[in-house]
Amino acid sequence: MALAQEKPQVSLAPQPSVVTANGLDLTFQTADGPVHALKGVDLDIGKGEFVSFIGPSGCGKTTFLRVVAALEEPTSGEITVNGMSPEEARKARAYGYVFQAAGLYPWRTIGKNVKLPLEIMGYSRDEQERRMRSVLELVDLKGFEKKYPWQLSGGMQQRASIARALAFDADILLMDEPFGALDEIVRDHLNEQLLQLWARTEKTCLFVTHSIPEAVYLSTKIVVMSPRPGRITDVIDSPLPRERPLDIRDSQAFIDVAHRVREGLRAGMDDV
Ligand SMILES: Nc1ncnc2c1ncn2[C@@H]1O[C@H](COP(=O)(O)OP(=O)(O)OP(=O)(O)O)[C@@H](O)[C@H]1O
Repeated sequence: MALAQEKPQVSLAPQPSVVTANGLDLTFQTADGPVHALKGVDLDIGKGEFVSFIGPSGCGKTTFLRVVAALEEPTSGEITVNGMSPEEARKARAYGYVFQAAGLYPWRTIGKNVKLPLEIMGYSRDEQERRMRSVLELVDLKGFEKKYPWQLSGGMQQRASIARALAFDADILLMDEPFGALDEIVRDHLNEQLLQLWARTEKTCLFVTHSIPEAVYLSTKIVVMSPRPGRITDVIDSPLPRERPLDIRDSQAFIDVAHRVREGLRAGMDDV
């Protein structure tokens, strides 16, 4: 396959920074003593990038996302989101958050689940309806608005959860292992759909995963982290084109990036 030789379609023009972290440290104070979750994290994420965070369990991937979302406060260091503090960015509705479990309310229909954040934010009924229909169409769930979560497969539920995060049209999508609990075939399909959605919406995505193939397939940038205290051991700018059929995973370029991720993970383990 000639994919490895194809010119990357990624624009080389510098994009404005969406997330910048400088010397970010976070220590949790617990009854058992301090837990040093993040150490000296420096990172710059440009607009429209798809950035995956990969590393062993407990290395601080979720903590980093939670800092971006203003759900945790760093102990030291600096972070900006869209040029603002995370707290200001939260108030400006800069991001949507997709969690490990779809987290849909079983007593609400899919349509009403998607509308929930819009209701809370005080959008008019007409606007709620318009946005709900538009995001369900984006994730290929048109016509499912009156179904309840239990009537949908796990993959469809996760898509509904992504639709809910997209509903208020935030620039940034924070996704914490959204497909971790799904089988590989469904996951492949959702990865493909997520890439198409990303291409259509031009969101900046921050995506946590344990899967090397998933990180390499989805990302323009892969952040490899070490075991606790979570440090960045490598930041890989992907040479793969943005258009990615699933069989790109057989290409030499893909295998090379996967190899570098594995090396980064191994280097992090050696330092422990
Ligand atoms: N609120 C908290 N209080 C105390 N410790 C915490 C808290 N949140 C996370 N931790 C600890 O901080 C470390 C990093 O946790 P985090 O959930 O960010 O890791 P992770 O890389 O996302 O792990 P996983 O891949 O298993 O989801 C872990 O040791 C965790 O136990």
